[in-house]
Amino acid sequence: MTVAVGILGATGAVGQRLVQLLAPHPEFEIRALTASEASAGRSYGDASKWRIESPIPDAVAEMTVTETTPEAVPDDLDLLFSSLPSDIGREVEPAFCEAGYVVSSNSSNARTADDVPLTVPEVNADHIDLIERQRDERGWDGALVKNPNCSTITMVPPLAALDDAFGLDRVTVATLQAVSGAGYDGVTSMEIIDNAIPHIGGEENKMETESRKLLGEFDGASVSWHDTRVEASCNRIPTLDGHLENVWVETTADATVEEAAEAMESYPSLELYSSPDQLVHVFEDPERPQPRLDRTLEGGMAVAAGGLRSTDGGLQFNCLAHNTLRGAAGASLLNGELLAEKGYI
Ligand SMILES: NC(=O)C1=CN([C@@H]2O[C@H](COP(=O)(O)OP(=O)(O)OC[C@H]3O[C@@H](n4cnc5c(N)ncnc54)[C@H](OP(=O)(O)O)[C@@H]3O)[C@@H](O)[C@H]2O)C=CC1
Ligand SMILES: N[C@@H](CC(=O)OP(=O)(O)O)C(=O)O
Repeated sequence: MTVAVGILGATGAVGQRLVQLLAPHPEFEIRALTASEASAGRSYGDASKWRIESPIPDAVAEMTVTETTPEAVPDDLDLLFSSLPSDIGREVEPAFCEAGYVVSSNSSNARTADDVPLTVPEVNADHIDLIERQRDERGWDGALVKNPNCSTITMVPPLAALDDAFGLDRVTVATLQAVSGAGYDGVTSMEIIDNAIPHIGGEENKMETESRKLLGEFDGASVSWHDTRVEASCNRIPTLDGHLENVWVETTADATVEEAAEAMESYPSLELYSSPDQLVHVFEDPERPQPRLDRTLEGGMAVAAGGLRSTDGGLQFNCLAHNTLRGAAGASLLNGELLAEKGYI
C-alpha cells in the first residue's frame, strides 16, 4: 500500500523532521510540500534552509513548495501532516478538512476541542474514533486529528503506566525545554546562551489540560477527562533538542520504586511502523536520562525515565523525550500510521 502524503509547513523545524522521517518510510510517499507565500514557488532545498544532521533527501530537495491552500495541493492526497504555526493552523486546517483531506496535525489549535481526537497511539488509540462524531457534527469528508504538545508527550507515557497500575491523584511537573521547541526563529542566541528563561507562553496550561484529556476515558461519543490535578512550570534552557522534566506524583494506591519502574518498563508499545519496541525505558543511574545522551533512544521515539524515588505520599521521577521527533513530527507520523491502520485513510 502506498499512502500519498503532503506536509503543511514543511520548511520549519518540525516540517523538516517530518521530511526526515517520511522520506525512507515504506508506505508513506511525500507528494506535496507547503509553506508561507515567501517560500511558495521555490525548490524545497532552497526554501527550507535544511538544518538536520542527516542530508536532505535529493528527491524532496527538488520538489517545488506550494502555498498552503487546498487548491494548491493535489486532490488525490490520502493524508496531510500539519506543522504550521497554530494561528495559521486554526485558519487553514478546517478548510483542508472541509475539502476532504484527512489532517494529522502537530499544531496546538483545537487540541482540546470536544470533537477532535488528541492521541498518543500507545496511550489512547481508541480516542481516534471521535472522528465519527466530528464528521457528523461538522459535515466533513476529511478529518482533523491532533498530537499533543511536546512537553505533554514526554510525561504522559510514564504517567499512563502509573495510572494504570496505581491510579493518579496529583501530578506536579517542572520542565527544562530545548531551544528547538520554539522553532527556528523562536529564541535568539543572545537570549539563551549562558541563560535559562523561566517562562514559555501558554505551555503550562497545555500540559495541565492536554494530559488530562489524553488520560481520559472515551465512551464512544465523548472523552471524560481524567480528574487528576496537574500543575506545571515550564523553563527554556540552552539544549538543542530533548525536553527533560522533573515530575512528582501522588498515586491512589501505594507504589514502591521497584513497582513503579516495572509498571513503566512493561507499559505496552504498538506494532505501528514508527512505534518504539519499548515505549518507556527506566534508567537506574540517577544521572540519567540526559538530553545529549538519551534523546535519540530508539530513533528518538522512546521516552526515557530515571531518578525514581519515593516521596511523602508518592513518587518522584525525571523523564526525557526528543521534542521534535517523539514530541512533534514522530507523534504526527504515529497518528498517521494509526489512521491508516484504523481505515480512516
Ligand atoms: N519545535 C517543536 O519542538 C514543536 C513545535 N510544535 C508546533 O508545531 C508547529 C510548527 O513548529 P515549528 O516547525 O517549530 O515552526 P517553524 O517556525 O520552524 O516553521 C513554521 C512553518 O510554517 C510555515 N508558515 C509560517 N507562516 C505561514 C503562513 N502564513 N502560511 C503558511 N505557512 C506558514 C513556515 O513556512 P516559511 O518557511 O515559508 O516561513 C514553516 O514551514 C507550531 O504550531 C509549533 O507550536 C509542537 C511541538 C513541538
Ligand atoms: N512550546 C513548545 C513547543 C511547541 O510548539 O508546543 P505546541 O505544539 O504546544 O505549540 C516548546 O517551546 O518547547
